[in-house]
Amino acid sequence: MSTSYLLRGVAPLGGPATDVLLADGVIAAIGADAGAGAVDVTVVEGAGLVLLPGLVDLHTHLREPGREDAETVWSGTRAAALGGFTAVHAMANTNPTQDTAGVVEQVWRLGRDAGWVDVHPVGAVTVGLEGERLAELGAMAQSAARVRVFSDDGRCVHDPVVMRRALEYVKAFDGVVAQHAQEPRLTEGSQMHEGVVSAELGLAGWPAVAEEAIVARDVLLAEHVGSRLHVCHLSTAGSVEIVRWAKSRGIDVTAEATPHHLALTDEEVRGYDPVFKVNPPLRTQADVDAVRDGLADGTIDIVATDHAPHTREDKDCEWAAAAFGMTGLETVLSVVQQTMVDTGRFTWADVARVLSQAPAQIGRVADHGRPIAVGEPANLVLVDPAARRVVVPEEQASKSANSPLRGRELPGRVVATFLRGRATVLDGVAVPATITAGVR
Ligand SMILES: NC(=O)N[C@@H](CC(=O)O)C(=O)O
Ligand SMILES: [Zn+2]
Ligand SMILES: [Zn+2]
Repeated sequence: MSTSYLLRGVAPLGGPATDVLLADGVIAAIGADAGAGAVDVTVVEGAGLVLLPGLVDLHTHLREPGREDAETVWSGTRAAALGGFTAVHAMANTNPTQDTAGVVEQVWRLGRDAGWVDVHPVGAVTVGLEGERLAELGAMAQSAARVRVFSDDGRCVHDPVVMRRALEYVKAFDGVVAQHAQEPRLTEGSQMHEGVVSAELGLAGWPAVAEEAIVARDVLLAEHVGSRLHVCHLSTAGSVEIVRWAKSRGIDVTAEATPHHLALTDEEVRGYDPVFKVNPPLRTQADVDAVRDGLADGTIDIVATDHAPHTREDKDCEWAAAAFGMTGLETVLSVVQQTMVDTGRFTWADVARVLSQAPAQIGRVADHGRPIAVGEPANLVLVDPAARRVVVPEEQASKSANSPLRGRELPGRVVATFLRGRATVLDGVAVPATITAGVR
């Protein structure tokens, strides 16, 4: 089996076309003569294709351990590779919860053995996500999984004293607390965004202020203790304004937008299809516009998928009974192309920043989100921006089919993904690690 690839005529970061040689796990040469003298090389014809650093997701739900019927580390990371990812952060709301060194090491090992992407487990902030006692943050940081991102995602760390202690504690190992900003009392029984549509449909509302009140509190706490805060799935115009204000004050806060909050509004809920039920909820067009503006001006640092697979039993039921969450790993690049590149707001270098470099930096992942330069690890994705495809969730690699984009035509296609020089995806098809290639 060939271990080297010559990517011929590709455009790194959308710039001028050139040849790129991948050998021995690194970018070995770049330029017209990159392939000269190379032996045993697989040539990938790349005219018209854009080469980006492999994508890094700061917010993925892999569901293992506990809900292997919805997703496993193997199925979710295979979906990630097909979406162009080389690293993902696996959220802690598993069963058992990822709140001990033992559980995060288990997830990390499952990821390593699957070999599709590097899996970085997120550690829970509190024991069992109960919001009361801090989990063993230090032990998770020092484990083989080297946890740097801590989150009770799915739940908000709503006790300000617990949040303060967590922010203080993670400073010792350069960690970050990623907050699911949802004031629980303001969202009891909430089913969708509180506004004109919820009033018309008679569904209990989830007001923007329930997110913004926590974001405002947390940036002030982060300033007070001098720690790093990350805001998960920011969804409202008001949250964008608060984060913009916090950054102008020098507060060490970062924020993420999901593809669904960039692309969809609460108008989708009118059909009562629970595939559009998500936390935080789909908001108004004004919020979507503000999130796009915030991403364009750097107020929002990254796009993260919040890939939240759910089984048919948990999703194909009446709206009120359905689970919150939607899949996203296999469509995020297309959504960012459609909403940000094809609208003229982003270059491909900006895409690399928000989907690879910045998330790697926030998660303190060393070998990903690197420049495309000789000697760098060959963690890369090759994209065909001219391709178009219709989303068929059942044909995706995720075990769950709860994509909100079913039936929509999207631009762009992942042609190949490389993890340390090994093709995990080639010609748009997943390539399992061979026994030899999987050893590391
Ligand atoms: N986003 C969701 O609606 N659901 C997530 C949890 C979360 O991200 O809050 C899930 O785990 O299903
Ligand atoms: Zn969340
Ligand atoms: Zn989540």
